[in-house]
Amino acid sequence: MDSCTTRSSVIIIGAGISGISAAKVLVENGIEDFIILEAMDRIGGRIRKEDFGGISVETGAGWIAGVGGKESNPVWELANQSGLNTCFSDYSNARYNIYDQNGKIYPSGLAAEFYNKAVKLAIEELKNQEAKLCGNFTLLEPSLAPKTPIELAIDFILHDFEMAEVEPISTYTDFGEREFLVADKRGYEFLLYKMAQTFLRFAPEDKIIDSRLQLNKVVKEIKYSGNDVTVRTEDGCKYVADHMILSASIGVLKSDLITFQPPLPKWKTEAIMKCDVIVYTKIFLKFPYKFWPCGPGTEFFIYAHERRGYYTFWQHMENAYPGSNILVVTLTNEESKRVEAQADDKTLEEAMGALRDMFGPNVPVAEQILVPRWWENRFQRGSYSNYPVLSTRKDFVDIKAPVGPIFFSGEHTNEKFNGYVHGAYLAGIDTSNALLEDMRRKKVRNQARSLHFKNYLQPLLALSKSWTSAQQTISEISKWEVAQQLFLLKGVILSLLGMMKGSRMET
Ligand SMILES: Cc1cc2nc3c(=O)[nH]c(=O)nc-3n(C[C@H](O)[C@H](O)[C@H](O)COP(=O)(O)OP(=O)(O)OC[C@H]3O[C@@H](n4cnc5c(N)ncnc54)[C@H](O)[C@@H]3O)c2cc1C
Repeated sequence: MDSCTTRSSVIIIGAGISGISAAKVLVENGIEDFIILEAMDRIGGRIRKEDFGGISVETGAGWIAGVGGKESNPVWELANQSGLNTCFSDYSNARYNIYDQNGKIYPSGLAAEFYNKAVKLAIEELKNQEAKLCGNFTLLEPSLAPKTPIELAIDFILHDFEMAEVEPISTYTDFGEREFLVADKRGYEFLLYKMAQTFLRFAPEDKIIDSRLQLNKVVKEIKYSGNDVTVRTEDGCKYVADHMILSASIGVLKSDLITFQPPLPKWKTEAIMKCDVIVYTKIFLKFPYKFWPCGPGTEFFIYAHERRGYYTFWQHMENAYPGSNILVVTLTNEESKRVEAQADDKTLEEAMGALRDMFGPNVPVAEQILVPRWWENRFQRGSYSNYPVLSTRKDFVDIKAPVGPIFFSGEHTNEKFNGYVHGAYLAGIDTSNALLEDMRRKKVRNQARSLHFKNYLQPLLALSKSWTSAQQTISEISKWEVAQQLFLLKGVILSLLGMMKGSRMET
């Protein structure tokens, strides 16, 4: 038995940046009758700040990527309008700050040589994949595969950071090559709150009190037909609407958190399954004092280990938060999953081992550790989408295409900027515009239908002698006895036949 049923024009699932930007566009176009269902107890999704070691750290998105180009990144614009504090990040030195396990920095010439080799390898790999696709198998020269710690470290940076996407990368070609780290106590999520303030009701202490935003609502079932959609949440509530915007992550769509009735068509599930999910984990460590180099060109540094991706990529927070004594180490994919599954004490021990290799045995133990778990989080199941290198246009079109009244949104539906905050923001806008267009088309169709009705029925009723009395007849038709209705219908049919006869005689 349902404890509650709510009816609205549109249901939006997810209050991440794509869900919020989608809602804003609906309101701007006069659709106020929507409901946002969010599984968590907060808005923001993968934009999430946490208080840690006296500052605000971003456990999800941290950077505004793509700034300083000819076109303006819309998220950079939002950040400027909101007065969000940011800090320029310069990755260019990272490859020259590569430490071996004895704490020595590899000479820059050697690092550059290995870097060029790794780029060559990446290009070879791409060619191999293309050849495979054409049924032509050419295997990579075994001598080129990365083996030594420095090769593995550079391979990791290239593939899991710089070259996670295929060149040219739209974010950088369209918006510019610069990246800014959000360094603001209010968090990256402040942008979402600013956006939400334009259309949701807020209490004076900045708490959202609008009943159209429902938190802690985990959608478990979506039933849809050509006309409407019914949603059930884990707490037994039911929501019915004409349309839906589904902004849950690609990881959630791949999981069994939400069941669809009828099941999604094959072309849709195939497109979802083709899109990969990256797990990207930033582990934060708070120390009693700094023991790492600070100053220009030192923000990012690399640990070369014989295991690929083992505590490889480090950043100090001194540029963003001077005096915070915080380090961040980034893990990805299998290493992320491994660390998520173990106790934080074990992770601390491993991270300290890497730091002691780089900076000596006397470095102090971190006082605090924060290990976000994006893979284990059943409302995320990973950090962001990653389309295989040789994805086709059809894959993107299918991921995004609506199924009946369900319109898909979220970063993974943005062909150019998937994986980024601006991709998600623009996806929300695009999805709402597509939905509004669909609504307009339906309205035009319905108007045409009623026009059709008027054009035929009115002359017919006029022919049955009295239009005024006929109008009354129509308005009161429900009160009539069945025999009387049949009588009217008979009159209308006879008139219609008469009219058809007349028009045939005219021609
Ligand atoms: C660790 C990490 C680092 C990143 N770094 C960057 C970066 O530096 N720069 C950058 O541009 N991008 C970065 N990203 C990517 C960026 O965060 C995302 O692309 C963007 O925030 C996604 O927004 P979205 O609205 O598409 O999805 P989400 O933010 O995931 O919103 C979807 C919402 O749906 C909710 N939901 C899911 N299932 C259900 C359900 N069954 N019922 C109800 N609600 C549900 C979720 O709780 C969530 O709030 C990073 C992401 C991560 C995780």
